[in-house]
Amino acid sequence: MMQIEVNHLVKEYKRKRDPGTLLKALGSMFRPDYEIFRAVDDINLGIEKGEAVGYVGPNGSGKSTTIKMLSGVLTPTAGTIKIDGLEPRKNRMKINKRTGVVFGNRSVLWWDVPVMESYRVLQKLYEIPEKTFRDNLEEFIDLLDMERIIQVPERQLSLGQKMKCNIAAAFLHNPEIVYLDEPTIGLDSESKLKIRRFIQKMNEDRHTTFIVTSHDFQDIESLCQRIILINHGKIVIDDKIGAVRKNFTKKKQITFDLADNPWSKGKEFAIPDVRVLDVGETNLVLEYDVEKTDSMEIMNYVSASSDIQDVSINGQDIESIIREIVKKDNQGEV
Ligand SMILES: Nc1ncnc2c1ncn2[C@@H]1O[C@H](COP(=O)(O)OP(=O)(O)OP(=O)(O)O)[C@@H](O)[C@H]1O
Repeated sequence: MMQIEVNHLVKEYKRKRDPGTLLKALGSMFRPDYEIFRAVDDINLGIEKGEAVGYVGPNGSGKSTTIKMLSGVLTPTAGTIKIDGLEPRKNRMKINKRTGVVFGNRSVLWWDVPVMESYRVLQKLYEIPEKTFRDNLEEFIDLLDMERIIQVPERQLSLGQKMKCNIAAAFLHNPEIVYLDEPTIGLDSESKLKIRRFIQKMNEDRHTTFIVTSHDFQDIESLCQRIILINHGKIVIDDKIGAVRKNFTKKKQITFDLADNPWSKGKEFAIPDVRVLDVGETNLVLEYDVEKTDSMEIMNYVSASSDIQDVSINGQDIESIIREIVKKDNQGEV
C-alpha cells in the first residue's frame, strides 16, 4: 500500500467574478456574480514511505491547495485522499501527529520567548515523550548547530537561524511525512546547505517522506528523487528527475579545449543547427539540439580541423527543462 494515495482529487474555489463594466458592477450589487475556479483538477498520486518528491509548478498552479488538502486543512470538492489508509479531513488529529509542516515564510515559534520554551509548548501539544524530545533535540542541535540560539527569543535571530529552529520544530514529534514549502527561501548559501543536509539525513536515517514545493531547483535536485509538475491544476509530469532530464533534454552544451582553434580565426562552423556560444584562442563552446545532431558528429567535425585536448558535455539544467515543458503545456502541446 502507498503511504499517500490520491484519486481524482479536485478543489474548486468560489470566486467573485470581475464585473468588468460599470453597468455590470451595478447589476452585481443586487445579484452577486460568482464563478467556480478549479484550482486542482483531477489529480492522481501515489507516494511511498520514504520517498522525497518535488512538487513544482508555476505560481497559482495548485501546489499549496494540494498540500492543504493532504494535511487536512482544506476539504476536497471531489476525489479521495488516503494517508496510511486514513482520510485526512476526518482524522485531523491523527494526521497532524504523523505530519510536519515547514513554511519558508511563516514561523510556528513564539516571537518573544526563547525558542526552547516554544519547543516545550510543542512537546505538550504533540504529547512527545520526554526521552524522544531530549534525544531529538540533542541530535538537531548538533546537526543544525543550534546550541546557543535555542536560548534566545525568535525575534533576536537571523533569518537562517529562524529557519533552522522552525525545521527542527517540525521534526520534534518524529513525523512520518513532512511538507516543506520553500524551505530555503531568502537564506544565505551556508544556511541553505545545512538545512538541505539535515533534510537529507532525516530522509535517509528515518525514512521520513518529503513533499517539497520550491521555486529553487537546487532544493528539488538535492533533496528529491522524483518530480511532479503541476500546471493549471493538472499533473503534467510525474517521474524520476533523471528520467525527466533524459526524456526532455532538448539542448546540450559541448565545450572543447583545442590546441589550435581555427574557429577563433574566422573559420565558419559548418554544422547547421549548432550554435557557437563562445570562442577563444583555445576554447570553443557550442550548443546543439539533441534531436538534430549528436556529440559524435560534432566531435568528428571538430577533430578534422583541430587537435582536441579536452572535451566536456553538459545537459540542460532541470529548471530550464521544466520551464520549456510548462510553455509547451500552455500551448497545448504536451
Ligand atoms: N481561498 C481561495 N479562494 C479563491 N481562489 C483561491 C484561493 N486560494 C487559492 N486560490 C487560487 O487557486 C489557484 C491555485 O493556488 P495555489 O495557492 O494552490 O497555487 P500555488 O501553486 O501554491 O502557487 P504559488 O507558487 O504562487 O504558491 C490560484 O489561481 C489562486 O488564485
